[in-house]
Amino acid sequence: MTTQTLYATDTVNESTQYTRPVIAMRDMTKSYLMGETRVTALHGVSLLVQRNEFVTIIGPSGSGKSTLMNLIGCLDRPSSGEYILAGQPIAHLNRSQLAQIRNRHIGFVFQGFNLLPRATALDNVALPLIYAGIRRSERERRALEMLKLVGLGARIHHKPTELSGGQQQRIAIARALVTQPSLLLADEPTGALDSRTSAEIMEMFHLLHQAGLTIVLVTHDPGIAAAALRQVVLRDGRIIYDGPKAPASILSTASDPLSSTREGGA
Ligand SMILES: Nc1ncnc2c1ncn2[C@@H]1O[C@H](COP(=O)(O)OP(=O)(O)OP(=O)(O)O)[C@@H](O)[C@H]1O
Repeated sequence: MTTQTLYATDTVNESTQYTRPVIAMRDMTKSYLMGETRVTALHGVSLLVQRNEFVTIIGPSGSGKSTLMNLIGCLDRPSSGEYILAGQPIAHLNRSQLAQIRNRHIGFVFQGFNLLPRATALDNVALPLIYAGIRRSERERRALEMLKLVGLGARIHHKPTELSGGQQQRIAIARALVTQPSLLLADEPTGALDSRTSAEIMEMFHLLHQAGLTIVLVTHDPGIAAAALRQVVLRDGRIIYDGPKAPASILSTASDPLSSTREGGA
């Protein structure tokens, strides 16, 4: 397996390919209208993520993590500001254009795995390639390659219910990577897993990062956030820290005050 099969390579010349950020956001705001009241979830967020960075986004409940994740993932549009994803301006695209960009550039991993329960591991991983119009034998070849990459080459005919939570999340990671995205976007990927399995999944993210992938991981867990080289800390819809190894004092205020109770002091 070469690293090139993990992520998209641009068709532009090589020097542009290696200097162009994967995420370039400037002054992004997002507000929602609740009856007569306007709720602002993000107040002018700017974020630059270069190719092959591993970034975690952390913040307490209500700080704007999901809102930011939805914007990064082209699942929603900002109220104002600029967003360029892998060289493509996003802010003014319509819904179907956003869906195309999403399918082309982003691999999603969610807390709840979001696998098709009646489909095998192989079919789950191959699914995004159907939408990409790739023929069956090629879909299966690529899906198998990705399942081997995540250590599930011996489980390809198993259905999600026949696999552990950690194995299901590895299938979801394989599915996210099968289209060779520019960005792996993970939303609380260890939220449904026990601590040992969480550590295994985080180890997998590290290996993928070492293989050249660009990863943005959203979490409320300071332990998970601390595992990445760069942490972006959100509070009240603003970035209050962005840099390597956020100090423990910032990470602890960034986490949900209830999470230590919920997770037995983690
Ligand atoms: N669709 C919506 N309509 C109105 N307000 C919203 C909507 N989505 C989010 N908000 C508000 O925006 C703010 C940020 O919410 P968001 O869900 O992004 O936070 P979060 O950090 O992901 O929280 P959690 O960790 O609890 O999921 C909150 O005040 C929330 O109430």
